[in-house]
Amino acid sequence: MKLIDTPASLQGEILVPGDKSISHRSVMFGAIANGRTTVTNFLMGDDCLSTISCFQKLGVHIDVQKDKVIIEGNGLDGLIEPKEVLDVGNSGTTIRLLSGILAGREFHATLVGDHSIGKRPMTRVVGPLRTMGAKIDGRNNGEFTPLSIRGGSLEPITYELPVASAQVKSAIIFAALQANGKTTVIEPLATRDHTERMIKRFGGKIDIKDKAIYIEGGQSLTAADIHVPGDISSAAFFLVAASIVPNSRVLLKNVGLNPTRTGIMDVLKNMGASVEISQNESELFEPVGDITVRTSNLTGTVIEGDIIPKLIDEIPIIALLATQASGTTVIKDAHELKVKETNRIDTVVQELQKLGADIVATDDGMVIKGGTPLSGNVVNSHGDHRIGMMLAVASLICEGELTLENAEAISVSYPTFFEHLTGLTQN
Ligand SMILES: O=C(O)C1=C[C@@H](OP(=O)(O)O)[C@@H](O)[C@H](O)C1
Ligand SMILES: C=C(OP(=O)(O)O)C(=O)O
Repeated sequence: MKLIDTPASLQGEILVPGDKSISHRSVMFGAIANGRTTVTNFLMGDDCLSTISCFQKLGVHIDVQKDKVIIEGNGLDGLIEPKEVLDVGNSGTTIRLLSGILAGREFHATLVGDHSIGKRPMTRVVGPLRTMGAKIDGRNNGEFTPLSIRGGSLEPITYELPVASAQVKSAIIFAALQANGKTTVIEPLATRDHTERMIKRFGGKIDIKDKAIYIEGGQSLTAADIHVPGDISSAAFFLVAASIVPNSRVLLKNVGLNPTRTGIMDVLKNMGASVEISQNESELFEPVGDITVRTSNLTGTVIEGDIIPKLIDEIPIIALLATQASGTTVIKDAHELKVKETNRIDTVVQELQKLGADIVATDDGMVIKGGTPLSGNVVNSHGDHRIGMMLAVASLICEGELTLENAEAISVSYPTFFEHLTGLTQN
């Protein structure tokens, strides 16, 4: 598709759509709790709809309305053996967290996904879940889909995560809730803690001391209403767009500001961006606020170490930001980018090079020399929603025409993205 003509500025406000990670978890916890859970501001993106469809096949009654989702949970024992395969579509979060839930259920289920899911590593969850006692098989000894899970009685484990991954942590926590005793999970670096917060919200018990998490097995959870905060990973595209399109001012409302997710705010500030946060007063289980962002002069920075999990999904759009900064930006310690929807080191570098950016891949990240003007070309999302949105934002500052192929991938996490973007453009 041909994208938007270069705007004179971006002006206006956006009510940021619901957080993807929290939307997935609200369905999962709602499904295994007892009682009716109502979720508002649920993200109606393809990934979260895949989670709903999997739980419907597991016998959970879920009513999807225009602006909310109602889940009738009957506890873990309310889940039944599915007659059909469970299709997670493009969603890594769905397959990994669902594996943790199914590990403790005494029935058989087969999990499949799309072409991209078929290339993403599953041993990271299959390994510890097998150690706890689940019977899991799959292609290449369980490394890839299709996965076949026959759950059952689980023993607790003490598990040090070999990679900083909220998906692996959460899969083990879901299994631990069903185990015969106390499980300990130790993280190498702090990752998003939505699962831990939501257990408490559903009346469960979880203890956290530094990087160690302790979960007692045999817990039963009680339904809770959830209002999902806006997704900072979606807001990120507008934080960057308004920073680099001249004369812009954009207000992003209802942005989730969980400190395990706000790495991009630190990077923006380090690079000299103009971002103002007004934290909302709320009783919510997740912090939320509004962010005003204005165009600014940016300088390069180094992004590495323990901030990486706090901005892992924002690296594609941060790479675009860096092309507009003076000086060099270096991104390190981001090997995990290689096992996302695409190899995001390769796809970011390849597509931004097509626009004339000075960017090279390294083994664990990329090096970007800023200040090179970008010019239009035919680019491709490679079926990766975050690459698609990054390239759509690039079209705002490119000279000439940018054509984005496979733009439909964007509906995985942000179905109203183009509506929101064109609503801000001023000519
Ligand atoms: O737990 C989650 O909701 C997610 C965790 C991250 O993945 P990893 O745990 O694989 O790093 C992130 O990239 C993904 O978009 C969502
Ligand atoms: C990596 C992502 O999601 P998932 O792992 O759930 O597919 C993402 O949304 O950028």
